[in-house]
Amino acid sequence: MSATVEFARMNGLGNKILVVDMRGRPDKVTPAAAVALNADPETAFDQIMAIHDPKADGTDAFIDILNSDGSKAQACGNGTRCVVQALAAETGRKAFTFQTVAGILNAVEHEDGTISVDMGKPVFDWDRIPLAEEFHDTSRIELQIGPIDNPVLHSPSAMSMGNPHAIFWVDKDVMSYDLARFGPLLENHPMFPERANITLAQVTSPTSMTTRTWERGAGLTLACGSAACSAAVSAARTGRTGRRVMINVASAKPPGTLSIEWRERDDHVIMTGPAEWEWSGRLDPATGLWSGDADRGAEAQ
Ligand SMILES: N[C@H](CCC[C@H](N)C(=O)O)C(=O)O
Repeated sequence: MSATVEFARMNGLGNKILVVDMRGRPDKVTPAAAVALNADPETAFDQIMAIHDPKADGTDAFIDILNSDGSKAQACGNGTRCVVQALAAETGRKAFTFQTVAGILNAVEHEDGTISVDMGKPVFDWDRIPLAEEFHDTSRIELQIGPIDNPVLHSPSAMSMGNPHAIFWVDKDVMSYDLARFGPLLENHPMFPERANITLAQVTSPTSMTTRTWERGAGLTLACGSAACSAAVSAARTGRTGRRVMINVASAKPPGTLSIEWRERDDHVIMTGPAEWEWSGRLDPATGLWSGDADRGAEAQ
């Protein structure tokens, strides 16, 4: 077994993704390799999407997801679109079924190059999000930050999109909040026993909103797909929007949108958006030592 495997540096609306090809081998990308890759500015990432051989009939691959701090994530919308683009380029196929620890995901690449991922059903039960306290209604939970009589952020909607999310509704520009300061406090708040992804959402019309996310295990990122799904579902659930929403991801580079539909007929959340290949190389999944392909210079920034 070779020590190194192929990887591609990609992004989904600026969410930095390393797609690592682990097919045909039994080992995994280690947390130590993830931390080492993230420490190098050239390979710094938000999530690693490691493609493994399928474990279940009817699936094309098992995907292991790591955050940049080496922890595991159950879902990653932007990364899943990157995996679809990589496998579509390799095989010429357009539709894929993946397995993750959170379940089965179907995804398809469209003619225009955008990719739709069926992210499955949202989960609202307090103990499955999970929250530390029982809430009958998780669409508005008791949690606030800032002065007790004048909180900066309060009463988020909580849910799981495979991974835990809290959505704080704000009236002002999402970029005007000091999310770098509040993010870590909220991610690690005792309310969230498995930590949480923290999103600020400003509803701009019954069909649109702007979001910005502090990601569990990755910090401030340029975009987060599962958070966009969670913001859309939570907005519809609380009557702020309908079930089809365009999400303007405030920090995306270049600026971009994700279209989210919370499908009435089966409760599934469908996320559609772009993915972009940047450059490729090889890495050692045990240590994170890597090298770029010879033609990398032209592509890398
Ligand atoms: N960037 C991802 C989310 C990563 C989730 C991760 N931060 C966690 O739940 O631990 C996305 O596009 O959905």
